[in-house]
Amino acid sequence: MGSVPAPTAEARIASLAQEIDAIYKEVANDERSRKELFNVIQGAMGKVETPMDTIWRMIIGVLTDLVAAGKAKTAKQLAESTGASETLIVRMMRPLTALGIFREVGVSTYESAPISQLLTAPPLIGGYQFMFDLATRSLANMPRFLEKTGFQHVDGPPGPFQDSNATDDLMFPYLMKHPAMMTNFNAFMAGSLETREDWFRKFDAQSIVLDGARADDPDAVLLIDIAGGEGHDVQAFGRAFPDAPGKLVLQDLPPVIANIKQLDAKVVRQPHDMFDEQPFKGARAYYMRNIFHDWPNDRCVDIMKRIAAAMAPGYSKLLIFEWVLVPRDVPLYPALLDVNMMALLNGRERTEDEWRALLAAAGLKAIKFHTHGPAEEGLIEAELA
Ligand SMILES: C[S@@+](CC[C@H](N)C(=O)[O-])C[C@H]1O[C@@H](n2cnc3c(N)ncnc32)[C@H](O)[C@@H]1O
Repeated sequence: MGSVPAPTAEARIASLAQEIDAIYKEVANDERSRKELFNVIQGAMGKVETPMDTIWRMIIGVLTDLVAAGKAKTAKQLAESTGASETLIVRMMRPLTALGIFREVGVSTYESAPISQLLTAPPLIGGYQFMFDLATRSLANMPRFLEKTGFQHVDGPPGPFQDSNATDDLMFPYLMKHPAMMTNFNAFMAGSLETREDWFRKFDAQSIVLDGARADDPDAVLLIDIAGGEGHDVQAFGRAFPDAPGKLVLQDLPPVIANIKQLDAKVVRQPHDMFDEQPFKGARAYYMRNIFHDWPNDRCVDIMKRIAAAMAPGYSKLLIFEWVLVPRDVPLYPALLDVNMMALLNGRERTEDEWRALLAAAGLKAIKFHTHGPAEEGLIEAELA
């Protein structure tokens, strides 16, 4: 007789979820036990959350000074080195130590934990400065804004962002006028790379882009990363396929391209506004990550039409790496991201049907929706209709 195989992690997770459900039903009316259950679950979350999850949940200031010190410091010493009030530091450190972000090693004496070191890395600081300066303000203002509109759907400016910042500008033009915020935003985008998987590792780049790409013309363009920020994506693609034929191009707005500190020489940098005519005609792939969710439908169609006009029939592809929301039971992260897009950009995450409608309005059609389930971004492969 063979031994019974141990249940898989997936099966154990499913039975744990059932067990939590069952215990909750038992203790729902017993406040003390319910709180105990809550504390156990919250403690377990602290163990299984990735640092990035923690950042999203805990957008809060951290004391870089404490991390840089590399040793324990009292609130008094921190007050002396930072100029902040000692009482304020003590009060702000309480939630941070309760959450395990810093350790309290004596009364009002703190030292950093591994997570606090990670949280003070420059890309992450850029991230939560951006979140505080712009995202939080727009989100917090959203109920007031929606009340003013009689709770109408936000599908273009003015939206919560314009209302809370007293501006007519959409977020990206606004960032271009505020260089420090733009730098924070770009650091945030680059930092989010640490937890994201490259599209060409998740999906079969060989068959999607490389097979059939022109190798006869040294000027042929293999892939253009449109609105690719400071180029981290297209650079990673170039490094993964060093022998692929054709040029790699990065396009973004002039201040973003001018701000690039490091980028492989093989990536051609081109300042370009994606609402203008696309200068590179007949590229194999026009790739865009996390762009369309920044814009309302009519602007997305404008962007797509510019690309469609440059595409070669039967050869060029538009590749969109974004969320493809499932029709029901959307996981929490993309569901919240969608609301965030509404608050900040009058944008939205989209379902497959919504993507198809946008593409059709620009004279394009989807060849395939590549996905790995509802909790991960998908790749939409499209061509001229
Ligand atoms: C959400 S970020 C995504 C960046 C990059 N694709 C990524 O996934 O990391 C949006 C990008 O769109 C760029 N952008 C905004 N408006 C643009 C425009 N009109 N033309 C070109 N790029 C633009 C921004 O500068 C920014 O780099």
